[in-house]
Amino acid sequence: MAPLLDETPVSNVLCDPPTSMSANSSASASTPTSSSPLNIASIVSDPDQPSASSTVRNGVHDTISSETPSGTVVVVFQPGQEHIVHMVAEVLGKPWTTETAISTLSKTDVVVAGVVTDSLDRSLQDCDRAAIILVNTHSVEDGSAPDDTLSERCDYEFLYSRTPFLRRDLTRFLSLILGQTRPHEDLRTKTRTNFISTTFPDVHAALPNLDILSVGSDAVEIRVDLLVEPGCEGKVPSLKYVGQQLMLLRQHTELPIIFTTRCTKENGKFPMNDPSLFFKYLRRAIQWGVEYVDVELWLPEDIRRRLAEVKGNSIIMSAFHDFSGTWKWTSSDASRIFNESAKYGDIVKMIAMVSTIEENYELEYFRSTIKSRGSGPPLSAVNMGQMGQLSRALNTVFSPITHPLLPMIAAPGQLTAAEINEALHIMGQLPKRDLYAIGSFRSTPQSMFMEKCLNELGLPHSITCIDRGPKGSMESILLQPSFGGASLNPPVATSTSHIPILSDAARAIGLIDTIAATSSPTTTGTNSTRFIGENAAWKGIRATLTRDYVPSAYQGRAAIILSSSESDASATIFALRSLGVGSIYTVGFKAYGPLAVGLEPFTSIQSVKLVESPFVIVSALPPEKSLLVQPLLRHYRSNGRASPHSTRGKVYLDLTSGARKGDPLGVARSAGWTAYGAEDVTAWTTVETLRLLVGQNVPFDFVRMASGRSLF
Ligand SMILES: O=C1C[C@@](O)(C(=O)O)C[C@@H](O)[C@@H]1O
Repeated sequence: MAPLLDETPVSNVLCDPPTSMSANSSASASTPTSSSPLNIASIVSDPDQPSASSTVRNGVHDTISSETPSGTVVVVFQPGQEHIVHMVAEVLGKPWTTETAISTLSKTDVVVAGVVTDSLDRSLQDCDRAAIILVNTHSVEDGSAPDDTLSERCDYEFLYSRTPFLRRDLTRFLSLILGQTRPHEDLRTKTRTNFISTTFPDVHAALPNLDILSVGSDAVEIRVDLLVEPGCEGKVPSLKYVGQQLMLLRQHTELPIIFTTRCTKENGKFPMNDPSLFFKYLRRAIQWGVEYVDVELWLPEDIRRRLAEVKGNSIIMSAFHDFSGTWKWTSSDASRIFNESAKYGDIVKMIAMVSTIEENYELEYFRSTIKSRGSGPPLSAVNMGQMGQLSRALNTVFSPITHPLLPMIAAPGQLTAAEINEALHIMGQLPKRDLYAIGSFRSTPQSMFMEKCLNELGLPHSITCIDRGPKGSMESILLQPSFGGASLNPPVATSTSHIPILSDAARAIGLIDTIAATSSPTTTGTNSTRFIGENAAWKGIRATLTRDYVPSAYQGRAAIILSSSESDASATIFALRSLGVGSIYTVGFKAYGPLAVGLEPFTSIQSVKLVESPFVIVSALPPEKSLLVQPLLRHYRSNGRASPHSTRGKVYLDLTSGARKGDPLGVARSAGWTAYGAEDVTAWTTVETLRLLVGQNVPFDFVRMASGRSLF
C-alpha cells in the first residue's frame, strides 16, 4: 500500500477530520507542535464569557449547505501528474492516498484516492461502483485529449492546464459535481435572469473582453456549434477542441456556463443526421461539470431521457425553436410542446420567429397560462425577428442577450442587457429609483463604481453618495418618497428606525449594509414597494472562503476569529457557520448577540496552545492592531508535524483595511496559508450589493478589474 502523506496508519487517517476540541481539553496528538512564540495576551478578552456547545448554529439554520460528499472520490490521473490528486484532496480538505485497491477504501469514510490511468482496471476490481465517484483528470497542456473509452467509463472528467486559474476552476468543478454549490438554486429566485450568447469561433478571442461582455448576465452560453477548429473548418469541432475551449472559458469567468449544440434547422451548425452525436457531446458536457446543458426538443425521446438520467447536478434547458414564421403561440401545439419539454427539462425554452407585434401579446398570454399552472419548470420564451423584440424585454427567465463586442448576434432580434432595461423603463416596468451610498468617505469609490455599472446596464437609477452625518440624518433619507435603496458603509445596527423588515442574515448578524426595495402585488392588483434591511457582507466572506476550497472542507473544522468587537466579527461568524465549521475560537472580543452561543473565547496563551490546529483564521482587527495575528499564523503554520497534509491549517482571511501594522498576509503566505485580503471580500460584497439593489449581476472579475487593487 502506498503511504499516506504523513505516514499515519491508514486506519487513523481514513476517517473524518478531527472534530473540534474544547479549549479546556488537554493536549492531544492534534495539538500543534510548533513552538513559535505567541504574544496575543494584549488582545485576549476576559474569560467570563460562557462557552457552549459548538454544534449550535443559531441564526443560520437556513443557510447551511456544505454537505460532506458521500463516496470515495477516485481521481484517475496520467503518469507523472500525481499533483492533481494532491490538489483535489486539498480542495476537498481530505486526506489522500494512492492506495490501488479501491474496494478496500470504499468501505471507509470519504477519502481521495488517486489511480494512475494504466492501473484503473486492477484498482476497480471487486469495487462497489456505486460507492465511488470516478473522476478522470487530463492535462491538455501538450495538446492531447483523454482516451475516449476512459472518458466514457468515468462519471466526470476534469481537463486542466497549469495556469493560475487551475485551483479555482477545480474548486468550482468539484463543488458542482458534488452538489455543494447549486448556482441554479440561487438564480431561480431572481426576478429576472439573462444569459449572454457568445458567438466566437474561438474562445481566445472572447477573453480580453469577457468581463465587460458579461455585465448584466447570469450565465454565459458557449455555442459549441459555432466553434471553428483550426484545420477542420466546416466540420463539427472535435470533443478534444470543445473540451479545451470550455476549460478556457470556465477558467476566465465565474458565471455558470450553458453548453449549446444548436442544430442546422434551428440557426446552428450541428448536423441533424446523427442524433447520437448530440448525446455524445451533451453527455460529455455533463461529465465536465457544466452547469446548464441545452437539449433540443426534436432529439429522440430516448436521448433526452438518457441525458436526464445522467445529468447529475447539471440543469437541463429544453430548447425548441421554430423558424417557419407560421407557428402560433395560440395553437394547441404550444401547450403540447411545453408539456413534452417539461418531461425532461428543468427549464423550458420556446422560441419562434414572428412578423407581427401581436404575436408578442399572444406569447404573453401563453406565458400567463403556463404561470397560472403554478407548478412545472419555468418557461423562457421569446420571439425572434425585429417584431419579436418586445418579448425579449418581457421574458424574465434566462433571456438570451447579446453585446456590441460580440462578432455577431446569435439570433435575429437579440438585444443587449442595456437595451432590455431601457425598453422596460420606457414601458413603465422599471421606474427610476434614487439610490444612495450612505456612510463615510469610504463609500465614495464604491458608489462611483456602482454609477458606472448603472450606466453600462442602461438603468435609469441615480446614485448619490452622502455622509451619514448627525444622528437622524439617514432616517430622513429613508423617508423620502423617491428613496429607492441604499448601500451603507459602515453598516448600521438592525435597531435603526425606519427599516422595519430584516432578512434572516441581517437579523442574526445584527447589521444592515444594504437597504433593498422589494415589490409585491397588493390585493388591488397594483404593486407595493417595501424596504428590507439586508446583509451582503457575509456572502462576500463566504464566497471568498470557498474560492479555493469546497464548502464541506470547512465542515466540523476549527476556526479562530480575531476582532476588537463583536460587531466587526458577526458577519464572519455567520459565514463560517453557514459552512458548518466546528468550534469557533475568539480572540479580542466577547459576544453577546444571537450568534454568541457556541463561541469559545481564548482565555490565555495556554488555551491557544491546547486547541486543535484551526482550518481557518479570520482577522477583523483594526489596522493599528493588525499585526497581532502574525504570531498565530506562525504558530499554526502549515507544516505542523501532527496533522496530515490535507487537514492542517489552511485559510487566512484578513478583513483589515487601511494603513496597517505588520504584514499579516505576507506572514500567512510564507507560513503556508491560502491568504485573502479585504479587497476580495469587498468585491464579492459589491456583486451581492448590486444584485440586492438593482437585481443585476455584475461579475466578480469585472468588479475586481474595475476596482484595481486598492479601491474601496
Ligand atoms: O436558445 C437560444 C436563444 C437564441 O436562439 C435567441 O433567440 O436569442 C440564441 C441562442 O444562442 C440560444 O441558444
